[in-house]
Amino acid sequence: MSSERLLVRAATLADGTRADLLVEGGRIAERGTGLSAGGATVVDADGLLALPGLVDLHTHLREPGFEQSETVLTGSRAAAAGGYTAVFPMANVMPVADSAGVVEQVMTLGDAAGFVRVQPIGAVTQGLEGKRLSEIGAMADSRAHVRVFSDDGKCVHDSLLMRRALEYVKTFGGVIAQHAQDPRLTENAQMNESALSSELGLAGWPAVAEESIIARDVLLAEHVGSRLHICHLSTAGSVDVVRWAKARGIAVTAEVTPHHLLLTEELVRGYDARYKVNPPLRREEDVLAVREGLADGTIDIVATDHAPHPLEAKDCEWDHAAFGMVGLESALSVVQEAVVETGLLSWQDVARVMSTAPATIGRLHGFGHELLAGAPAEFTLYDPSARSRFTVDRLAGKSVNSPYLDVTLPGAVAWTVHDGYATVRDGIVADSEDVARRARAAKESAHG
Ligand SMILES: NC(=O)N[C@@H](CC(=O)O)C(=O)O
Ligand SMILES: [Zn+2]
Ligand SMILES: [Zn+2]
Repeated sequence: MSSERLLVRAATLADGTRADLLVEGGRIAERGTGLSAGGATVVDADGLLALPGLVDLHTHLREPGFEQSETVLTGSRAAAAGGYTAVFPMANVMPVADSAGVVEQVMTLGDAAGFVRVQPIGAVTQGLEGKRLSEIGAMADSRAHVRVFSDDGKCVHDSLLMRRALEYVKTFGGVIAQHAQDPRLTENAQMNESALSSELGLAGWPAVAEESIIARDVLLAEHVGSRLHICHLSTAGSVDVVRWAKARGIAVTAEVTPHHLLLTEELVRGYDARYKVNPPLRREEDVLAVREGLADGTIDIVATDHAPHPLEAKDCEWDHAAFGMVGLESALSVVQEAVVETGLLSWQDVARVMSTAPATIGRLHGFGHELLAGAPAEFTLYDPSARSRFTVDRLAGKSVNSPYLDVTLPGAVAWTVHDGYATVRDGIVADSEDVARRARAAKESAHG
C-alpha cells in the first residue's frame, strides 16, 4: 500500500528533454526512455511537463486557531492541487507558533494529512507582539527543525529586536523572513498610495513604507553578517534596494507573489475585497519591475502568501474586509501567464524559483529536486497547453477568496506525486483518508 509503482511515460523535463520515470518505493527508481512498466500503473505524460515538486516558502494554513478559514489538511490539499509537495506555514495562528510545542503540533498535523511536507515557520517575537524574542533556539532544536522565522502579518519594527533576531539565527544558519511594512506609515492604510487611492477615497499605503524597512534590514543583515529574506516584495523601489544589497554582497533573498506579478491596483476600482491584500496591489510599473527583478535574479523565488479567509471577512465593505487571497491552486498558472508567456522565464527558471531556490532558502533537508534516478519521488506533471476559466472547483482548500475566479488562465496540474504517492491524479485531488492511511503506512515501514 505504501509504495505505489508508477511509470510516467514520455514526460517533458524542464530542460526540454523527454524521459520516462519509474516511481517505486517512494523514489524515482529509474529514469530513461522506453522503460518497461512491469506491472506499474502507466501515466501517459505525453505533452506534460515534469517539474520538481513545488515548494511554497510562504503559506497560511490557519491551524491551530482559525480552522474556519483553513486547516493543515485542507491547505495541504490546496497545495497538492497546485503542484506543491512542500509548504512552510506562517506563524500567525492561535496560539501563535512561537514555541516548540506549537511548531511540532503543526508539523504533526501535516505529517498525518500526508499531502505535502509541512515545514513550520516560527515567530520572531512572542505572540507576534514585537516586544520580546520568541523561543527561537527551542524551535530550531525541536523535532520541527525550524530554520525560517517570521512575524508575517506584522513587521518586526523594532530595530534592536531585528538585530538580535538576525544574530540569533546566524548561530544555526537560520533566516529571518521580514514582512516589510512600516506600521506608522501604513496606519489604517487600505490600498496602494497613488492618484487612484485619492480618487477612490481610500487611505494610501505608500511604497516607501515597504522600501524603507527593506533598506534598514539589508543594512542590519550586513552589519550582523546574517541571512535576511524579504516576504512578498511588491514595488519597483524594493527591487532596486535588493539589487543594490546583492551587488554589495549582502546575504538577502526575496520573494514575490503570483498576484504581484500579474494584478494591478486598477482592480480596486470595483471595491471588491477579493483584491484587498497585504502588501497592496501596486501600479503597472511595479508589476513590470518585479517581473524584471525575478528574471534577472534580484528576486529569488515566487511564494504564494496563500491567505484564506471566510466569505464574511471578504463579502463586506472594503475598509472592514480582511487582507489576503488564496493562491496555492492558481500559482503555477499565474506564473505561466505573467512570466513564461511573456518570455521572461524558461520552465527551468520556474523550477528554480518555485522549487529549488525556496527549498534552499528554507534549508529544507532531505528533499529531492532533481528528477534523477535515486531521488525522492517529488514532482508535478503539468499541462502548459491547457487553457480554461478558473472556477471554484479548482480550489481544493476551505476558502474561496481567489482573485482569479472566472478568469481564463493557462495550464493545469495533471498529477502531483509526493513521497512516491499520487496526491493528484488526472487533475483530481486524492481522497484525504487514502492519503492519510498511506502516510501512516509509510511512517510505519520507515520505522522498520
Ligand atoms: N497577505 C495578507 O494579506 N494577509 C496575510 C498576512 C500577510 O501575509 O502579511 C494573512 O495572514 O491573512
Ligand atoms: Zn506578510
Ligand atoms: Zn503572509
